[in-house]
Amino acid sequence: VRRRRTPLPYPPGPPADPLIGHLRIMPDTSTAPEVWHSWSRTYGDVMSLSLLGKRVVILNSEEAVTELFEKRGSKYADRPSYPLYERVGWKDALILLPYGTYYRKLRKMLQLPFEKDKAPNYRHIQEQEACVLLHNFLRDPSSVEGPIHRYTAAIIIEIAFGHRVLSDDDEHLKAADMFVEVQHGAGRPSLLDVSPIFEKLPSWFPGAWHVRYIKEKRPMILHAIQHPVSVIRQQLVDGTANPSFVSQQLNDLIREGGLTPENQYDLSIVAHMIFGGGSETTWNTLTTFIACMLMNAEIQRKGQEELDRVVGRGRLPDFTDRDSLPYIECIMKETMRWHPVAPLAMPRRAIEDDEYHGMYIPKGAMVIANIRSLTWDERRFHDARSFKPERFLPKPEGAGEVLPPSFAFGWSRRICPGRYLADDVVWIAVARILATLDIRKPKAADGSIIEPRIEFEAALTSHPKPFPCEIRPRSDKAAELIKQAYDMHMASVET
Ligand code: HEM
Repeated sequence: VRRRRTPLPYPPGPPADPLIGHLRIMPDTSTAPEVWHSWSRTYGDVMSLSLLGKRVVILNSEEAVTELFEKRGSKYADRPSYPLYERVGWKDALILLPYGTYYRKLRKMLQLPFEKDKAPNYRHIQEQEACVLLHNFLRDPSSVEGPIHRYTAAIIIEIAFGHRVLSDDDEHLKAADMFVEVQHGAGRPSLLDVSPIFEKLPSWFPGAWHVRYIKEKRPMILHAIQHPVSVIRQQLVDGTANPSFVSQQLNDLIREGGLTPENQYDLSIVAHMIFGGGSETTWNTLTTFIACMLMNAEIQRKGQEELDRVVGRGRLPDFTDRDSLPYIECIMKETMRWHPVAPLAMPRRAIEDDEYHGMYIPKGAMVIANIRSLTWDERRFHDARSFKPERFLPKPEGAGEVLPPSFAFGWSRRICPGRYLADDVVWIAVARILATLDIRKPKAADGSIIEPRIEFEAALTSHPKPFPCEIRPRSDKAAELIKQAYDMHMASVET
């Protein structure tokens, strides 16, 4: 046990049991943001829990998060370890990597192609896939998850690997499904959280499900990491590689004489991170958007009116319209505030002992920004639990409220490197869906309206559980527009 060098108390928290600490009252990942928010009324903005001897500090105010993650960013740039994620093959995944030289190398590789000025390079892919998205809604009006998953995954697959997704059976799409499944499956608590020694248990041992899980998933994850880059390397030799993040990086390495097995692995894991990190987050955001429109018909109508007024009904909106569509911007921001896709961002680890307002944060503590508390802060957002896009319109029309980008995308050195791309992926889908489609509550056989219940479940990210919904073209003309745009897209694929 490490000696405390300071007499300061830990941040307060609920009463704990001997040895196991707060284990018995620890909420699950889906409910933790709300539960901790309610505890903060008793224990304050900065609380702490003890889990089997490990300290977890929870930050429930913007002031505390900004002070620690932004102003003292270097002390909190590390991540806690996630033993099961690491064992299934993600030990070098950027989002989980400890802060250090190797982390900085991979972060640079991933960050450069997604900086703000590079965002326009990917917009043609988003516009093209948005046409497929609308068309897929037309084909199956009751399906929400499928078309959105395909949209977000297809964009990231083309950006990362230069591969255009043309069917729901696509190999890369299946790998994206597997990524999500393992992200959720390996996110469950396991005996490995207590000690790595439990990996040695025989698989039949009670509670040793993780042993079977690693055996089954690890080869699949390692294949998903390595295979796409090996294929593109061969395509470069054959002269058949399409432009992509991977082909560009491979070309650079070949030109500089640096294509070693280590560098190829680094590139593979970075590309895998783009592929995994980039699709589920935007997918969840857009599914949440559909849920918000379903439950707020009046807001949906106002968004459609703005689009009709600014863009008209004769064409699809594109990125050049964005500055003229302030209400669409507000709907998108409010979706991200009302239910952030990462309600606990990604936890950090304290690199050294620290002190905050007379409280002791020990080196090695897991430190979590509870974004839920930040977005429910009535000092920043009036009537914070309601979905009100107007809050972001300037006064006197709206409330002139501001959503800091960090509430969605994090802070400082570990801020989301895909934020500009994500912003575009979500915006063009929101604008085109509202321009052409109506999102409605479905009717039962007897003609009564089915009232959906919107509930969320979470692992690293949070998404709505499936809900009943009907998505239909706003008019025959809108349906025609969608078909034309889709046909044009398919013609470009064939040529
Ligand atoms: C709406 C979509 C998205 C949201 C809400 C989101 C949110 C976040 C958040 C909250 C973090 C943790 C930041 C922190 O610790 O302070 C993060 C990290 C990360 N995101 Fe995103 N993200 C989105 C889209 C994307 C996309 C499109 C990519 C792919 C290019 C991406 C790649 C990553 C990576 C690689 C990290 C780890 C960064 C690190 O640890 O250094 N994200 N994201």
